[in-house]
Amino acid sequence: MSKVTTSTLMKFKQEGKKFTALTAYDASFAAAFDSEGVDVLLVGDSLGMVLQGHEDTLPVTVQDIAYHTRCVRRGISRALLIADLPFMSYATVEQTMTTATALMQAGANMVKLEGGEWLLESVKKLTERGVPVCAHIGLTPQSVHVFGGFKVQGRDADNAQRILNEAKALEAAGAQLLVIECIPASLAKAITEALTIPVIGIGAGKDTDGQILVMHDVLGISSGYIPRFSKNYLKQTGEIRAAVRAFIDEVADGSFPGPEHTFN
Ligand SMILES: Nc1nc(=O)c2c([nH]1)NC[C@@H]1CN(c3ccc(C(=O)N[C@@H](CCC(=O)O)C(=O)O)cc3)CN21
Ligand SMILES: CC(C)C(=O)C(=O)O
Ligand SMILES: [Mg+2]
Repeated sequence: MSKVTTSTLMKFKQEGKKFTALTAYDASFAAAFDSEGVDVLLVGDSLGMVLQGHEDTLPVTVQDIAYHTRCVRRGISRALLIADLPFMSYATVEQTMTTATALMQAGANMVKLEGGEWLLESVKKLTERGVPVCAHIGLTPQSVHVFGGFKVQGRDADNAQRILNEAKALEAAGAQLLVIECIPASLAKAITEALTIPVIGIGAGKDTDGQILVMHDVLGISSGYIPRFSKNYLKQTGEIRAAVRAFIDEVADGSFPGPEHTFN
């Protein structure tokens, strides 16, 4: 089976084939998700919450992401592997290059950064130097203290327009993939249609090119607050591999996310 690359995802977008992504933090889950056909695996800084038990993602370090990226890399044969750049590890362009080096050398195929306008120079430099970039906008959890909570973004016209402009600017700067989190479905649809690069949604409605969820939510073992846009697939299947297949199938046939997982 040929490896998933950004070109594969671009082809899926052009063909209107919905693809799936899951977070993974270790080799065993990564291997299971990969062999069931999940296209993209993310070593997310959500690990600060679901693995380490913190209230947000801010305590996560580059070392943490590098360690889990090395673990996940050993479990993958097909999926594209993305690693999150942690909070404050890409505050300057120079720092971004150092952090991205560590995560690419740990086995990532691509790095993901949260932010809009201020990130453009870093996105351009990373891409020019051989590091594929996935940008992440909308609800960017590393800014939770600026937002005053994990709140839906882009609900008013001005913010919706700003987020759409950020998406276009990030693509122009060289980003090859975009994650949009917790925004109204109509805005997510507009962004997905406006961009050539594939767009992955989480809490962004059914019209993005791909869907991503945190694995612990899919398997119903997240503690504390579980986002409304996520879905426990273990409940209906009773088996981890079957849960992953159900997620893939429901994304492919458009039944996930449903209205109950969507913000307007
Ligand atoms: N288990 C887990 N799942 C995730 O999806 C996730 C994490 N952890 N950790 C990192 C970020 C944080 N995320 C979150 C966490 C909470 C909400 C949340 O409470 N959302 C409210 C929306 C409130 C509003 O209407 O503004 C919701 O009802 O889902 C959203 C995203 C997404 N990511
Ligand atoms: C929720 C996804 C998009 C993420 O950034 C993470 O898991 O850290
Ligand atoms: Mg993240």
